[in-house]
Amino acid sequence: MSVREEFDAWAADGRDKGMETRHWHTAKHALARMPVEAGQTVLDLGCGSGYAGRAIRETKNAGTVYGLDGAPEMAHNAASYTDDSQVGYVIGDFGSLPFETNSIDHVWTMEAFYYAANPHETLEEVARILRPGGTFYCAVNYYEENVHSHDWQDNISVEMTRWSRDEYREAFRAAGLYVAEQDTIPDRETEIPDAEAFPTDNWESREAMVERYRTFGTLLTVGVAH
Ligand SMILES: C[S@@+](CC[C@H](N)C(=O)[O-])C[C@H]1O[C@@H](n2cnc3c(N)ncnc32)[C@H](O)[C@@H]1O
Repeated sequence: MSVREEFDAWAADGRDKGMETRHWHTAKHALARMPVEAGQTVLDLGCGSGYAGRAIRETKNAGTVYGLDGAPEMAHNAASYTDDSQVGYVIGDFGSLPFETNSIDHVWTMEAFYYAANPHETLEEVARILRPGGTFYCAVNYYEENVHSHDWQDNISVEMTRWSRDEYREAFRAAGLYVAEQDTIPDRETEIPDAEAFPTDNWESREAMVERYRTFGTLLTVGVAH
């Protein structure tokens, strides 16, 4: 199944909003760190419901915010959640970003980058469109050290790339981005039941669930264009 087919189906049954709710737990902390200045242009790659771009526009007074998504239904839903003329949604693929070289101040992506058919090519595209000094904030829950994410590929038809922390840094550098920061952001909001509730449908033990959310959380890698 293509990105379009897979994620159009997600958008049609409301999973864009479900993801927004879950991802916001850690995304908001990463978004708050982005050095976006008033008037700057920001791109959200794989925007889903588009919540991140709208938050950047509202909290940092960004000039123009674009959300790009390969699933037209996602972009359509995202557009329906705002009437801000400075926020626009674009249908496109991570392999070829429809933006001019040196035209974007900051790029954000949450739980989307690893769906790229060729993540190295996507990083080169990000490095191309960013202005020198521009940043790439790349947040993922699916990564090698997060052993609790390893079986996610079984439930989705789009091929996913599972890199380690080191592999993210190496790939950023190979694409011409400095690595300014790498960190894991714990999810302190997902509710974890008391021990007697385990095993649950999704978790063998309370320890595993605590590790997934409170210890591993979201891997954030920050690149800077030069
Ligand atoms: C798991 S969702 C995350 C959405 C949103 N960033 C969030 O935090 O809720 C991944 C999104 O990336 C988009 N996507 C996946 N692969 C893509 C590709 N190759 N090109 C463009 N968009 C893609 C999907 O359509 C989907 O909306």
